[in-house]
Order: sequence, then structure tokens, then C-alpha cells
Amino acid sequence: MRPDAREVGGPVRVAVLGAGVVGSQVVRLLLEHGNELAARIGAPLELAGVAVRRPNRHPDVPAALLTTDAAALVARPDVDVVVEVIGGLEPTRELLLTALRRGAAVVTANKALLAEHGPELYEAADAAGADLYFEAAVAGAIPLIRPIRESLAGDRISRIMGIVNGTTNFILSAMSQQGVGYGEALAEATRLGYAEADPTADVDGFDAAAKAAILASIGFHTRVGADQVHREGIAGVTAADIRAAREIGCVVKLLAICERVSVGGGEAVSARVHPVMLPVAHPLAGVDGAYNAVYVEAESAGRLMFYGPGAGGAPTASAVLGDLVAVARNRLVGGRGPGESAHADLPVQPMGEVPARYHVSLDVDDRSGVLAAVAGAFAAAGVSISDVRQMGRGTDAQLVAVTHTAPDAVLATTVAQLGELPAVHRVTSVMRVMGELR
Ligand SMILES: NC(=O)C1=CN([C@@H]2O[C@H](COP(=O)(O)OP(=O)(O)OC[C@H]3O[C@@H](n4cnc5c(N)ncnc54)[C@H](O)[C@@H]3O)[C@@H](O)[C@H]2O)C=CC1
Ligand SMILES: N[C@@H](CC=O)C(=O)O
Ligand code: NA
Repeated sequence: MRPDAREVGGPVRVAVLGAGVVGSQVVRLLLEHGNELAARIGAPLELAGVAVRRPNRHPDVPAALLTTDAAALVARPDVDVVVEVIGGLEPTRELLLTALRRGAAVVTANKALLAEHGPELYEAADAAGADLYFEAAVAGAIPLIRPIRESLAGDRISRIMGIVNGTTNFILSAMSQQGVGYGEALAEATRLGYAEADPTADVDGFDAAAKAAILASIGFHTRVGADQVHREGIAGVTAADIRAAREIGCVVKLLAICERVSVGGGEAVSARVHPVMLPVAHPLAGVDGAYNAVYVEAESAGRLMFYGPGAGGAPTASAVLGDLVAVARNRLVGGRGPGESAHADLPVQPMGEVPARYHVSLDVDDRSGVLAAVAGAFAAAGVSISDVRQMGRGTDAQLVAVTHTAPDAVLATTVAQLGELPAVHRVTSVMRVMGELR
């Protein structure tokens, strides 16, 4: 049940859970822009409480609002909206279920929670007629969730593809443009507030996979969990990979790709996250630092591109505040925003079936017959090569091959077999390639 209907124009009371990088900015904006927000909503937003772990670390939050008891705060009947910016799966799942079950609206930036427990949260929201908004959970400040759930609700989306993790994009940009080392770039991304509390979530691709799960779910009206997204991070991307990409006119980017695909006369969803070599002329190749950019392709709309800051306290707080205004407006008119839409219920395509092109660099013997042996291994697997180059380096040589499209599993097996050839010393770089190479 919703809390008691409020008198029109009465305050909308907001509880904020967590006052870290994002939460502290949410509280600041609420306190600094209160009058303007009230004018836009038609009622004041009143900060009812801020749950934190260590109250003495938050001098900018009025002391009377601070509490260490988040469970008591979300259960308070006078709280209309709960903003969750703690992160992680627990106790956030339990806290948000408590809020939703008593009819409070929820605004969250927590993609990990949504990708893992989205259906349970949606069900609780539906049962109570409460709002569940999460614009900040994907691509930070960029309006993307609302455009997909609302503006494109009348269209048929075929593809959502882009850079959705600011930390890894920051690291890859620093490595390729300034020659900064991986560890140093990660430390700087953490210092700037881009990285997750545990940055392995960023570098191992978990964060991008959670975002891909959310995008695939709302884009294709199908429940896609984080465990159904193929995930490869950037921890294995080396300076040699970045050099190899540069040699063929490419940059390395970590992409999330969600597609509606045809499988055996029916439709399925493919959702995957992995590094790719992208030609420098590709629009996503120029997206640097903590910026994100996402293409959405829809049957009638055509190709749309969304670009902007994908991480950071203030940009993410902007998305949270936008949701807060939306749910407050809904509340005042007694309405509700979109709930879960999972009617299509499409199967998820296994990664092994996804068509891909690979760029493979090998250290090989510099002698005749090696190229033929390598080409023979590709041919035996039915994989055709679009480009091959061999560069002598004294006693050994570097051999680079770019394949035509083949099923991902076939390519992966072929590369493993190449590594077994006597003439191959080492497989130095393997990466998927996208777009037209020069
Ligand atoms: N930092 C960013 O650029 C973005 C973050 N997000 C998401 O926003 C959420 C918050 O991220 P950040 O602010 O960066 O994290 P953070 O680690 O800076 O802040 C989280 C805060 O919650 C507090 N906290 C932990 N458990 C608590 C509890 N039980 N009760 C009260 N407070 C508790 C922590 O002490 C910390 O201050 C995460 O879900 C993250 O994935 C989303 C988009 C961008
Ligand atoms: N750690 C995330 C924060 C925003 O979602 C990122 O780097 O993108
Ligand atoms: Na967003």
C-alpha cells in the first residue's frame, strides 16, 4: 500500500541511503536547489534523512538528518521516496524491498542489484503500485533508460551498443594516448570517483555486464540477468594489444553489445561485453576518458546516439535528481511511471554462436612454410582470412591475421589450435575486430 495520499502541494519526503561519491552530490543538490526543484515539481522535496556508516565523516549534511540505521529510515511511514546510492547487493535488496512493499518510490543507481534482483524489485513495485527508477544505473548522467523505456516504447529496438563503463574507458584512453600504465590509470580513475568500491567490478567487466543486462531487458522486453551476459574485461588488455590495434588503424574499446538476432526462424537476444579493436574513424573510437556513448538502433527511429559523462559524483547525481523529480511529480498526480516489461520473453543466444571477426598476432619462426601452416589451421576450421601480414624480426617473425566473420566458438578453438603449432612461439594478442579496416 502507498503511504497516505498527501495534500496536493505538500512536501515529498526523501530518504537518501549512502553519502559517498554520488550520495554526497545528491544531498548537496537537494539542499542547494530546493526552491527550484519545488517549483518544477509543484511541491517541495524535503530531505527526511541520510543513512551513512560514519556520521562524523559528513560535515556537509545537517547533523539532525544523519542516521546509521538505514533499515529504520526506509521503514518510516513519512518517507515517500528512497534514493539508494550505497551500492552492492545486500543490505540494499532488503532495504529497497521494504521501501517498495510499503508503497514508497525508489530511485537507485545500483546496476549490480538491478541486474541480479531486478525481477524481485519490479514485482514488489508492481504489487504496491510504486515507482522504481534507475536512470543513473546505466551510463551515468546520459539520459538512456528513460529514452528506451518511454520515448522509444512505441518502436522496435534492434540493437543497443556502446561504451558503458567510464573507469575502463578512462584506463584504455590513458594507456593508448598517454602511455600510462594500467595500474596508474586505475588508481587515477578511483581517485576521481569513477571506479566501483571494488574496482574489479569495472576492470573484469562485471559493471558493464550488469548494464548490458539492464539495457537488453528494457530494450527487448525480456528478462536478461547478469549471468546471461558474456563478459570479458580489460584486465588482459596489454600494451602489445594497444600497439597491434594502432598498427591496423584501430583503438581498443570495451563495448557492451545487445542485439535482437534471428535464430532458426525465431528471435533471440544476444548480450555481451568484451574489448574490441575499432577503426579510428568509428564514432565510438573518439569517446575518451570517463565519457560513455551508446547507439540505439530502432526499426522506425533509425540510429540514435547518446553521449556524455558516464561516471562521477555530480554527473551521476544529475540522473538521480532527474528521477527524483519524475517520481515526485508522479506521486503528486497519483500516477506511476513504467513498470517491468518482459512480455517478449526471448531466449538468450549462446556466445559461441555469435558471429565475430578476430585479430590474431603470433610470434612465429621466421622461415618458409610458417604462413602456409597458419593459413592451413584457419582453413581446416573453415575460417577465412581477410588480411595477413608477416614481419621478419631476425630469427623470429610476427604474423598478424584478421579473419572474416565466423561463429565465436569456432574462432576461439582455432586460436587455441594455432598456439599448438610447432612454428608458433606465442599467441601475443587476440581480439575481436569491428568495422571496416583501412
Ligand atoms: N561513482 C560513480 O561514478 C557511479 C556510481 N554508481 C552507483 O552508485 C552507487 C554508489 O556509488 P558511489 O557513490 O560511487 O559509492 P561510494 O562507495 O562512494 O558510496 C557508498 C556509500 O555508502 C555507504 N554505505 C555502505 N553501506 C551503508 C549502509 N548500510 N548504510 C548507509 N550507508 C552505507 C558507504 O560508507 C559509502 O560512503 C553504486 O551502486 C554505484 O554502482 C552509478 C553510476 C556512477
Ligand atoms: N564504475 C562505473 C560508475 C558508473 O556507472 C563506471 O566506471 O562506469
Ligand atoms: Na543514465
